[in-house]
Amino acid sequence: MTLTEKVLARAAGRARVEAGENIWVKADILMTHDVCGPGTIGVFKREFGPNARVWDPKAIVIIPDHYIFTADSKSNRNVDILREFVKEQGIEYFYDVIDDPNGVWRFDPVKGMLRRQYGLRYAGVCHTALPEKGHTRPGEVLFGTDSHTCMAGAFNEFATGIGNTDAGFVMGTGRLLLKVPPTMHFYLEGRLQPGVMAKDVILHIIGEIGFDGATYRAMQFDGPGVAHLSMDDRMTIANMAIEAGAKNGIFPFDARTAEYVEARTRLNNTKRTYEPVEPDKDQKFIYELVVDLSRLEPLVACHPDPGRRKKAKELGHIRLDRAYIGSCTGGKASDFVEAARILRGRKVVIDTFGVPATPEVVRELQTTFWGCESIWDVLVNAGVQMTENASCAACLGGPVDTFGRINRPGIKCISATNRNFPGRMGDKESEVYLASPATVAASALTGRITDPREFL
Ligand SMILES: CC(C)[C@H](C(=O)O)[C@@H](O)C(=O)O
Repeated sequence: MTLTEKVLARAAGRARVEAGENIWVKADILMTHDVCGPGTIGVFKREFGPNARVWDPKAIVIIPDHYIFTADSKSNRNVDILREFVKEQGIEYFYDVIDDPNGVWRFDPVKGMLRRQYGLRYAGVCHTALPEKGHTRPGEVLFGTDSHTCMAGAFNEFATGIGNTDAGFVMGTGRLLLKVPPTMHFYLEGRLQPGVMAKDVILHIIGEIGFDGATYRAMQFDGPGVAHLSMDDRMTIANMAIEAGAKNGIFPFDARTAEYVEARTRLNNTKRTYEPVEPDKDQKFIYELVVDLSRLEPLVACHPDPGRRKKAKELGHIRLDRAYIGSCTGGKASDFVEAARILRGRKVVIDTFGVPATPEVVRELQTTFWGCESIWDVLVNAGVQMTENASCAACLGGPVDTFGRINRPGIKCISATNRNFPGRMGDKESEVYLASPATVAASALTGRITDPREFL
């Protein structure tokens, strides 16, 4: 069996499963957020009754992150619905968004230093917050009402996005009927060269197979190249499995996975036990591709779909109006570090926005110093408009007052986010070019699509 089949067989209580079979699977975690949570709750109440209880209040994780930090009353009402439901059901993991994102300074016993607390529980973008808060564990099944839930496949688990109807059902029963997806195999070898990032790996792969090339398939990323990829890198790659239509993306378990998961579950006092899945010697794949990481170059997915891959160095003629670094895919600390390396001591020439994925990323950027400047200051001094309000922000447009949203037609934006269908970041007549944070940073310095190696 492939990694995906192994997790699913275990979750179905079976010795083996095969691609194409329909099986009942037990969920370990159900995640929902402000956009789909109210709908999911509605389905749950309609189908199970107004007084129904969720199947396990400790296994449901609720993270407002999309349409927040806005004056839009409907969006704010959505968060209120989540608050009421959490109280009613005694949901343990609710990372509420607070009114004052600047918080106060408190002593952090773990780090032994003063740190800024951004509110008690607010966690930022759900896909980045889930691992940070210790909710992603090898060998488990994670369902989420968001297509980028597949990001957690970086942690050797089966993670997939489901709709509100399915999620309402999982909420009541902890189970879901699933068709086992066939697995596509991506064998990674070699090592990324300077200026090339995990984003380029996944843009390369989607460019090879097309934005629907993995529809209802599992994408398994393994091979010796994985050892050189950080957990952040693996998250970026797994996150965009859905941009090729995949059901899920999955990585093998190794010492890096263990280190990350153990540290986060300990720190957050979440469940500490887990059982990873190992690949079998003989696995049945529906497709195979070898990717030599050392030969990849900085890439861009041109408007209007994530499969329109081109080399950054060949797109110097495309003039840009805006640059954006953020989201689950491109707003992790390592993403901003790579951008800062390029931007340090230089100035952007177009509107450039930076939205950290989580408050933890904000803290890391503000407390990590290069000489006497924090990484946060490097970015601000280069002219990047940074916000401390970690969230999805303009990645998917959002209400008109959303930070960084494209509110005018004709704007061309290069973005470290994950999706670029028409209207994705706001105005329907705008264009989004997807690239790594390094390529976004280099392009912000020149005002046209630029290969970051020009600045290394
Ligand atoms: C709002 C949500 C349903 C959506 C998704 O599922 O992906 C969003 O997160 C996105 O990135 O487009």
